[in-house]
Amino acid sequence: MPSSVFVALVGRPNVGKSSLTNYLVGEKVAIVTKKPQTTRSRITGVITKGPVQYVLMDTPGIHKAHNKLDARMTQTAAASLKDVDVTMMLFEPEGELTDSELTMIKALQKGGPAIAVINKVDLLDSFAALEQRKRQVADFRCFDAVVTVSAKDGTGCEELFTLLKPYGNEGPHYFDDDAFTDMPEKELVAELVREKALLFMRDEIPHGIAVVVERFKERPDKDLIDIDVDIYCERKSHKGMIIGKGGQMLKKIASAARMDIEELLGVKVNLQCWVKVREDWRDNENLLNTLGFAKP
Ligand SMILES: Nc1nc2c(ncn2[C@@H]2O[C@H](COP(=O)(O)OP(=O)(O)OP(=O)(O)O)[C@@H](O)[C@H]2O)c(=O)[nH]1
Repeated sequence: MPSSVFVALVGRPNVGKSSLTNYLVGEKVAIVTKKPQTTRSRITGVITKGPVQYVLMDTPGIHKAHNKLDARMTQTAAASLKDVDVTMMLFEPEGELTDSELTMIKALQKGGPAIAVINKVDLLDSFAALEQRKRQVADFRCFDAVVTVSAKDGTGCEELFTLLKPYGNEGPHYFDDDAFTDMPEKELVAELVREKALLFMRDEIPHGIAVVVERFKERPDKDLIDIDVDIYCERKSHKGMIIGKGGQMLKKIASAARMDIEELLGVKVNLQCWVKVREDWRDNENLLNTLGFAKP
């Protein structure tokens, strides 16, 4: 009998939600960078193992809202908890818990069920520190299990499926068995371009950018897709920096993105990137809608 398990991944920014989603899915459905708050909208990863389909919802990290975009990201994270069979809350292997983590734990103590996943164990060399974190998390008494993983090297990740399986509900699968995400190809492409901009640009610009695919067209006569992408930034000076001296920066972003897109789509790609200025797009409701940040 087929069954499905809907799983929300929550946790503080940078804890590794996107990395774990990608590891479990086996494909790059969520972009990963060292900068917190990389994930903006809800991303669904789908894994089908025999009769069981796992649907993972990677959510933006919980944090304080500074502008309307941040507020929508936080709403998206909170809304995810209600629609799922089980929540996986990710933790850093050591360090203080933040206020927003404690708030999320309070929500789980009322709601649930949930599993605690302590990530990045590859970084720890102190067994005692990990044991202490495990005890601390278990003491909240809202987690059915406390497990340790590394989304980087895969330690403990396969076992998560065994843990999640019992939370499933019988019924037909919601996605094709060979699907790995519900994200349209165009959005995946836009996210890959945004990831490269985040990787290569100085800190102050990247969070002010958004990427939209304007054209996505297969050539009828050969195996090639033409993709035109607009990169929106908030200031004219940022536009200059994204383009770079003699177009060097934009070339670097486009060429790294193109390689990932070709790997994702399995076909050669002709990628053209254009940089446009839209002041204050992060606080403009209409623009947020146009750019795909739908209200949850
Ligand atoms: N060493 C190590 N690094 C990890 C692991 N998991 C994630 N990282 C790194 O931690 C950083 C953040 O990872 P993400 O997966 O983007 O984190 P996130 O929770 O999705 O972040 P937001 O999108 O900001 O909410 C990246 O530099 C990852 O490479 C892990 O298991 N071990």
